[in-house]
Amino acid sequence: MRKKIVAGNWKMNKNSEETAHLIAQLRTEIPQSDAEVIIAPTFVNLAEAATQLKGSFIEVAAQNMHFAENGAYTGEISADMLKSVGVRTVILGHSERRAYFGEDDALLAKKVDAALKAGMRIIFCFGEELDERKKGEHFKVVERQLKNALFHLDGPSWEHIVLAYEPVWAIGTGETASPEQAQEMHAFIRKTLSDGYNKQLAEEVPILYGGSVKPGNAGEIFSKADVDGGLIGGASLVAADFAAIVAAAQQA
Ligand SMILES: O=C[C@H](O)COP(=O)(O)O
Repeated sequence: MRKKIVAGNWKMNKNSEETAHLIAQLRTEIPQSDAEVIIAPTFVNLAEAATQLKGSFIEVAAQNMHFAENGAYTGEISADMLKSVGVRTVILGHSERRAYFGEDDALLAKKVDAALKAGMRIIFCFGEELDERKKGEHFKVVERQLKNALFHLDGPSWEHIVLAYEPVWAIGTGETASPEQAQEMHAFIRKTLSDGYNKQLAEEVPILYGGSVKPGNAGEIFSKADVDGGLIGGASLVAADFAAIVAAAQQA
């Protein structure tokens, strides 16, 4: 049975002091968890967050990384740098990186390869835009995003991949995909994995849902058969809300 995962993507929020404060609150609000709990603060606060959480079950992830091992890439961060401060998981392919920083499937495939080569785990995000859903193209778009960035991988590499389906129209908008819409897409993703690889792999890959998950809707979404937890934006910045979402994942 797949373990539930709840990951908080803090995006460009919380300075150093605020990061330490929120982590301290989370440690109080989430004393234990059967679900896996991950937080992704900003780059500059990762080292401190990892130190603060040493020995805790809450894991620290990065929100992005560069594909090169090092070199003349001003402003960028490599997998090795992340690992050197205790970070072993990286979010790749978030729709904000795709939309505002021009990250396309080909670039993401390179980042995926670099992260895996460095021995990191990847939370890989993808999902359709509103007009694509309105035109009924959402399955095609998701299939393309997965195939272009991930389907060159061999089977064993998928042990290090967590998928995060995030319909762009549901991110930060307060509009959530219905639990049925999430389940329908997650089942489609598993079928795509099964067709491209095999049934066992398709059953084992965790698939998170992201997009306006809140304490009030988390339980219903997480209870769907193919939903293994969530990638949480706004609600991960409030300790009580994030704790309630983790509790919902444990009960689902
Ligand atoms: O990475 C998280 C997603 O973008 C969801 O953000 P949100 O929960 O604020 O809608």
